[in-house]
Amino acid sequence: MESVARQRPPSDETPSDRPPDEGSTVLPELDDADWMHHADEFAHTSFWAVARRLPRLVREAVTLAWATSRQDTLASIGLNVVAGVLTTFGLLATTNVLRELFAAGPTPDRVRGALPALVVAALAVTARGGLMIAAGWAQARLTPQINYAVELRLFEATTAVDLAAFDDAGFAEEMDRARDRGMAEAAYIVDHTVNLVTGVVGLLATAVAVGIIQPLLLPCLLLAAVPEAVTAVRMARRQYLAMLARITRRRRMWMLARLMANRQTAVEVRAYQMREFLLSEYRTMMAVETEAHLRLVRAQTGTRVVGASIAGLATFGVYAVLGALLLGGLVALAAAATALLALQSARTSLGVAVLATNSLYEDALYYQDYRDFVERAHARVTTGASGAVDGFDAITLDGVSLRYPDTDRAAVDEVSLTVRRGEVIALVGENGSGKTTLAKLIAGLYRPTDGTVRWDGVDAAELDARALGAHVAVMTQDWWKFPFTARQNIRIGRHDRVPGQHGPSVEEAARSAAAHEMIAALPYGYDTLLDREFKNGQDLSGGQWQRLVAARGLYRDASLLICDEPSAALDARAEHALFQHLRRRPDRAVVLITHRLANVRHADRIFVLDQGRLVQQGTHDELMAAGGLYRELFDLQASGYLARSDARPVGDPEPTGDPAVRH
Ligand SMILES: Nc1ncnc2c1ncn2[C@@H]1O[C@H](COP(=O)(O)OP(=O)(O)OP(=O)(O)O)[C@@H](O)[C@H]1O
Repeated sequence: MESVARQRPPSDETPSDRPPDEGSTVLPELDDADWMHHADEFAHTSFWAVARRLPRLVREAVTLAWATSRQDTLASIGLNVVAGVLTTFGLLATTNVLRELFAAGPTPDRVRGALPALVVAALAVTARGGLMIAAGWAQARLTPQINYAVELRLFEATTAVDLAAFDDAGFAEEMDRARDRGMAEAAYIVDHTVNLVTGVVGLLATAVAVGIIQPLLLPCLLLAAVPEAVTAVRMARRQYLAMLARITRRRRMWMLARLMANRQTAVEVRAYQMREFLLSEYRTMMAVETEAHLRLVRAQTGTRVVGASIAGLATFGVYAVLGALLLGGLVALAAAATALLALQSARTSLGVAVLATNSLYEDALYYQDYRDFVERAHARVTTGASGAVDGFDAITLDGVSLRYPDTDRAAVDEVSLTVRRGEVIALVGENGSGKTTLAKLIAGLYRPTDGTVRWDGVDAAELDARALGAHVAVMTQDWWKFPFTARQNIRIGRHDRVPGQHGPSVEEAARSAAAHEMIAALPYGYDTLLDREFKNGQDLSGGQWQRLVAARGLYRDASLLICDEPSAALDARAEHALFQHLRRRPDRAVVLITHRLANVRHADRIFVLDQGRLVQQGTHDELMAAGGLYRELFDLQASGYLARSDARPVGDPEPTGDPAVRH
């Protein structure tokens, strides 16, 4: 990959040597991933190794098809086999027709003599055609059924894996490979297997007919096939390697493409005049991509030329052998003519079989990605623990730490605290201090890498994760705009709530989050679709969305409510209304994360985090009296609100030595 090498910085230049604001034109994604080299073994897989793999692949495909629809599997394979038998009959009947036609005597007599064999041949061809159509129908029925089954299995896995899996870049990449291609290959490998069976049956049927006519012609069938098979396998292997090499780059390109053609990013792209930057990144990557693609096409064409030349020579050899047999009197003219037909039919069947083998081998490599991913995803599903969860009185964290994959520092570092039912606690700290991570640990969304989280003294790892989750509601900081109606957007907070079950109605939850009036004013009220990409869809402002997110959290009505910056985008009135509903309630614990420290003043306890460590805890008054990080942050923020006679206009330098605020 010369172009990449040319763009790389010299090896003695570390990233820190470069100015931090220098526009990056060399993204690490341009390099081939290290794990790619393991795939090298495919490049050295011999044709025979591929052939040896074939029975396993066929078995796998048939098992998959069988599990999806026995009836269609039986029909698509069984009908092909019967059609093959009819091919033999048809060819032998054709020999008889030709023998009668080439016999001595008047033409009307020869035609009459050939009639019975002609009827048999016609019946065989017609029946074979009918059977092939029926087999094709069964085969076509299999495709959508397999697709849906495989898609469902993938999404069952991706929605069940623990959250931590998504922090693992390798996992995300494997998921892309499985979803973008591997998943689609399941139906293809079944399709190719049926085609392979069709080809092999056709070939065997022809071989039987040729064997009866003249066994010496049998090796010729193989001679014509081998070069094509080798070529096909070589091309499949190279294509797979190229795909592996490109996947990381492609992901970066998809990401850039999404940034450049997306309604949500359009404002910032313009406001920051990012157009040239994004385009130049895209161009750089596209140049590498195009070069890689062209190299592949060049190599594939070369392989195809060599393969086609050898196949042509082999065909010439086959005709030479047939001619020699004819001249040597080893084969009659009628038999030779049938043999030519048979060879043509054999070539077609071989073509189908070779193409199917090639595609099966190639697609099975991608399908293996899907299987590997599903297997890996299943290993990342938290199972086994089955302890019942009936709410809690206290959730206790004991020396809990969490280190994200591939990071040097723990995001949460040996934190011990207790959250009691009936309390409102607050997590406070500067950006990146670990508040969100800690809240996710309390919520059971992450398992700690060290320490223990206990629900009423029971290790959360021993509790049924689903049952535990049913008691938790999280208003996340990075919420997603679900493309549903306003009502659905709130209802998904507890979509399985049966009518009459305890909990607020959609409208009550919306009122609590100051969202009711806003929703009622939408063109279709609660039934307004909140996605502009669909007909009649509407979008909301950031603050309006956040009210909806808060309504969803309140609708869930869980005994542990985690609010991560629930009012960051809210106006003062909405914020005030929401916090009225986040007050302490005897049946619930609230964990509040906010940078607006005025909102945490009334919390029962405030936990202050700094670089993942719990550095202070207490009530607001205790923490203010103690001094330290909390007081520092509070005072800084409060200074902006205090009405002071010497208040400085925004932007004026702060006078030195002046105490910022009074509490
Ligand atoms: N998924 C992740 N993978 C790797 N590192 C992460 C991930 N999420 C957070 N971090 C890192 O963990 C640390 C704590 O992040 P966290 O989001 O918990 O902080 P926070 O206190 O909630 O910050 P903020 O106030 O900005 O919301 C940060 O250094 C952050 O970069």
